[in-house]
Amino acid sequence: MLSEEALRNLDEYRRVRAYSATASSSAHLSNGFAYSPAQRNQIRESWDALMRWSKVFRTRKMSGSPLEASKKVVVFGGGSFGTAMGCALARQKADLEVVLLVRDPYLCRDINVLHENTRYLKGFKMPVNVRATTHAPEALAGAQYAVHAVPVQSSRAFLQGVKEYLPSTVPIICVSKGLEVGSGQMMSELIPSALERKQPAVFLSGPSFAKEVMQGRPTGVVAACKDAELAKTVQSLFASPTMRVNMTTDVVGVEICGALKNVLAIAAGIVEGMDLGHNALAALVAQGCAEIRWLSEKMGAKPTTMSGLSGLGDIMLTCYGDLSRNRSVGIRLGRGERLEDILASSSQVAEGVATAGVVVGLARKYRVSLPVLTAVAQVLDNNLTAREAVFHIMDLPQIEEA
Ligand SMILES: NC(=O)C1=CN([C@@H]2O[C@H](COP(=O)(O)OP(=O)(O)OC[C@H]3O[C@@H](n4cnc5c(N)ncnc54)[C@H](O)[C@@H]3O)[C@@H](O)[C@H]2O)C=CC1
Ligand SMILES: O=C(CO)COP(=O)(O)O
Repeated sequence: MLSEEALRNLDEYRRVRAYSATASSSAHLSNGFAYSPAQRNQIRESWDALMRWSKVFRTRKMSGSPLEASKKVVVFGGGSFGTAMGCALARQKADLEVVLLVRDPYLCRDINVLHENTRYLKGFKMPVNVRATTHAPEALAGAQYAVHAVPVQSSRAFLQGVKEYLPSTVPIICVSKGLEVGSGQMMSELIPSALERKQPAVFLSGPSFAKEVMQGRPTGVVAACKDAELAKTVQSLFASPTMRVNMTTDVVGVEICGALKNVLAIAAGIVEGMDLGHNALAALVAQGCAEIRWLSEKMGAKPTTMSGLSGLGDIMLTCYGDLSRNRSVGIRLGRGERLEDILASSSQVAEGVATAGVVVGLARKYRVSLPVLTAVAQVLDNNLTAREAVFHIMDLPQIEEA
C-alpha cells in the first residue's frame, strides 16, 4: 500500500537499522580515532538500555490499537495537508476507508479516478483506500474520526455546514494552524463556538511539510488534548515507522506555537528575500522564539511545549525550510513584491498573513510587547516597507536578554 518513494525510504530506514545492529562490533572510527574500551562499553550499555525500554514499551502498546478498531476516517479539506495525512493513515491499514470531503467536483473526480490530488500534490499516487466526495452526509456516515484540514479563516463556515452530519461524539483531529480574524480565537475555541456544542478535539501540530509526509519521510508531530486518553488514542492512530507522535495536554501551547510560527516564518522570509545574511536570520529567529515564549507563557502554555515539536521544531522547519508557504510570502515581500500580487499568484494558504493581525490584539490583551511579530503585521498592512521594518527593529533600545 506504500508509494514507491515511501517504500524506498522504508528500505533505507531498515538498512540503517540493520547497520546499527552490527556496527557495535567495529572498533575504530574512520579517521583512526578510537574510543577507549570503557567508553565503548558505556555507549553500548546506554544504547542497549534504550532498546530494552523501547521493546517493553512497544509490547505494552500492542493491545487494542485504535487503528485496528478503525474502519472509516473522514478528512475535511482536500488541500495538501489533509491529503497527506489522510494518505499517511490509509497506508497503515489497507481496509481503512479514508474519505476526503472536498468542494471541487473536478478535484474529486481526479482523486477517485487517477488516485492523485492533481491540484495540491501533483505527481503523488494516493493509496486506493483513499477516496473523495463532495457530499458531506456521505463522507461523515459511519466515520470514527474527522481530520480537520480546512484553513482557519474558512473553518467556522465549514464546520457550521457539516454540523448536522457530524455526531457530537466523533473526535476532530485538527491540523489547521492559525487564529481566526475577528474573534481572535484558536481552533480549540473556534470548533465548539462554530458547532455550538462540545466536541472531542485533538490538536495535531509540529514540523510536517505535506510533501514530505506524502513521500513517507520521517516526521515528528505532537497530539494535544486536555483529555490525555484521547491524545494517546490519536498518538497511537498516527504513529507509524515514518511518523513519531508525542502527546501532551498543553493545547494552548501547541496551538499558539503553531499559529505564531507562521508569522515568524514570514519575517524569516523577509530577511532571506532582502539577503541580510545568516547572522540576521539567526538573530531574528531567536528574537521570534522569545516573543512566542513571552506570549504563550502569559496565555498559560507550558515552557516544555515551546522547546518541543510544535514550538522550536516547527519554527525551525518553517523559518528555514524551502517548502514553507509563509516563508515564501516573506521572501517575495523582502524582494519588494506587493502582498496582493503575492496572494493572487498562489492557490495555497499562508496562514501567517491573517494570523499576524490577530497576534497584535492578543499581545495587547496579555500586555506583552512583540516587536518582530508586530513589525510583520505592519509590513503586511502596508504601513512599513520591509526595509523600514528592519531599520526600526535594529534601532530598538539595547536590552537585557529575557
Ligand atoms: N501544507 C502543509 O505542509 C501543512 C499545513 N498545515 C495546516 O493545514 C491547514 C490546511 O492547509 P493545506 O492543506 O496546506 O492548505 P491548502 O491551501 O493546500 O488547501 C486548503 C484546502 O482547504 C479547502 N478549503 C478552503 N476553504 C474551504 C471551505 N470554506 N470549505 C471547504 N474547504 C475549504 C481548499 O479547497 C483546499 O482543499 C492550514 O491551517 C495549514 O496551516 C499544517 C501542517 C503542514
Ligand atoms: O506548518 C507547516 C509545516 O509544519 C507548513 O508551513 P507553511 O504553511 O508555511 O507551508
